Amino acid sequence: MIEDLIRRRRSIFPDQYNDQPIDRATLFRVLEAANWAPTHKRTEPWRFKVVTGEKREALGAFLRDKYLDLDPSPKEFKAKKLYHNPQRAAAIIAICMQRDPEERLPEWEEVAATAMAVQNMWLVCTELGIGSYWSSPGLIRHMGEFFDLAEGERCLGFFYMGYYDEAPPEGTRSPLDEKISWE
Ligand SMILES: Cc1cc2nc3c(=O)[nH]c(=O)nc-3n(C[C@H](O)[C@H](O)[C@H](O)COP(=O)(O)O)c2cc1C
Repeated sequence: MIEDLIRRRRSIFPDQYNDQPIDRATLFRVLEAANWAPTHKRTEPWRFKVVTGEKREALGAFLRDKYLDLDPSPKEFKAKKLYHNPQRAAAIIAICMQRDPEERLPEWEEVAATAMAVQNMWLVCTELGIGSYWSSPGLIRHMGEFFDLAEGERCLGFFYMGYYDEAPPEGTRSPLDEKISWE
């Protein structure tokens, strides 16, 4: 049931990934699910930059160097983590949003559509036994210096992906009753 899959979806982080690569057909399958997200005015604003292989090292070096440049008191462990995390992942997908050039709808709707695309990917990853999570460090506002972003294209984070060995812990949520008012 789809409800079981939704509840089983977890954030699984790079230090939990093993070395197994993810083949291109599987990455395409995950992205295909993203492409079926709902989209107001059919702008299909989601854009993806798939980072694999040696480019992962370049991404890590960029994030580390930006952090060291910008943070007035950088911490060594954080710089190391920024560098190593992309290399622990089999693939990192930069989650980008292409703003409608005519601004026919509010920007939040295009961010929302992109987030729905990410949820589709996350659920397919869960089904395929691929660990994944959405990372949104403040550094994403500088990604135009690393990727070739089109006019109006913005990076909303990274979708880290990797196979893993250890079962993730069960998720928790606060009671739903507190979030509903029956009108
Ligand atoms: C838009 C968005 C951004 C997120 N950014 C981060 C992040 O920068 N770092 C992080 O550790 N987790 C991030 N997460 C993952 C959440 O921490 C995670 O979903 C939450 O702890 C619930 O855990 P679960 O995904 O296993 O249910 C993000 C999730 C979303 C939806």
